[in-house]
Amino acid sequence: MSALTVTGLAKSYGRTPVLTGVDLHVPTGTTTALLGPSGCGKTTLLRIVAGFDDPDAGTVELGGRVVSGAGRTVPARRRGIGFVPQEGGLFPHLSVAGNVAFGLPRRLRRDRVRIAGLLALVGLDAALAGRAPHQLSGGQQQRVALARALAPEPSLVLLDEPFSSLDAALREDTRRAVVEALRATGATAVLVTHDQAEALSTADQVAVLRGGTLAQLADPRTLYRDPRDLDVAAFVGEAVVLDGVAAGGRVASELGELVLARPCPDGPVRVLLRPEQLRLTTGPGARVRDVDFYGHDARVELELPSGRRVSARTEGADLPLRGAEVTVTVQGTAVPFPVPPVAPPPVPRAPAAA
Ligand SMILES: Nc1ncnc2c1ncn2[C@@H]1O[C@H](COP(=O)(O)OP(=O)(O)OP(=O)(O)O)[C@@H](O)[C@H]1O
Repeated sequence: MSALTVTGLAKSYGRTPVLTGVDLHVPTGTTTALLGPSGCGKTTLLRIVAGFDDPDAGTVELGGRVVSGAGRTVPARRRGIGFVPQEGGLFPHLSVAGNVAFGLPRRLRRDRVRIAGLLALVGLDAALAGRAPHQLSGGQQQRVALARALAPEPSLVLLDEPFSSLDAALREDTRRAVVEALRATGATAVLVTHDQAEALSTADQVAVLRGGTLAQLADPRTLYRDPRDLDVAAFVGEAVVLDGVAAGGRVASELGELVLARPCPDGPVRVLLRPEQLRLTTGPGARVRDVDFYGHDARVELELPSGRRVSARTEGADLPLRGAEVTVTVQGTAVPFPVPPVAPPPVPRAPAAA
């Protein structure tokens, strides 16, 4: 397995820039999730890394070797990259074993032990080897697609929204099996997704793409707790955003005085909290507007005295009723984002002296 390094990558279709100056390093044996809204350029980036498309500028290096850019293009089939598309992409006329064997060098294609080993790697019983793809569930098909991609021991595995066609229960199981197989083989992997929970739970680091540029690259915890800006914050989870005035590492806000998570100049700020930081007790303060019960926990929508709506995540056992008044206290620290001062209007120029 090899590290992937993308430097200064740019790509336009016609006059529309799709990727601009993207830098990304995926260390050997780790998984990076490419997370971003629809149309932000995730698939384009993946296709350039795979060698299906050429960049307009920048380079792609695999294991320190330039495979795209700087006047070089190594064809896709020589990059040693395994690809798992959105929906399996299995050969319908081949059995499960035939599909997996397709990924193996010719001399190993009849090696049943090897094929059974690859199926076991992705959590599938060897008894499925003789089935046709249409006799498998969607999750099983995705696992076979991964086994096929891992069979030739690729330098890098690319997964393009591999769980998006699966329903919630199957998605979780399949995601876990895929993560385990990637870890067991020490694979270097890039996973495209627009599902923030999937990105945070699957990857060693998450690259947030926004409008074709890299908004932030960080490990999941840093991304969630210390996002670069409020857009990223809202994209990777639900955000409670309050206005306040910072002074000496604290901020006076509508939810009381909060301790800031990082240094910040005194003055107007917007602060970020996560819904699970809000604790609710009976008493005056906020009005409960709605309660969504999920079993393990619940989301309580609150209206603060200013009219601002915020969400709290709270255990499902002791929930307030819609319309009740609750006192909100905050656990932990708030992440500050200084509000840029509003530029004063330009001073009219004095007329030139006659
Ligand atoms: N071959 C193409 N020709 C012209 N425009 C393209 C082409 N491929 C992609 N685009 C445009 O480039 C932009 C980025 O597309 P891309 O598929 O990379 O986004 P994405 O983040 O993967 O989106 P999604 O999550 O919806 O798959 C989109 O505006 C898309 O319409």
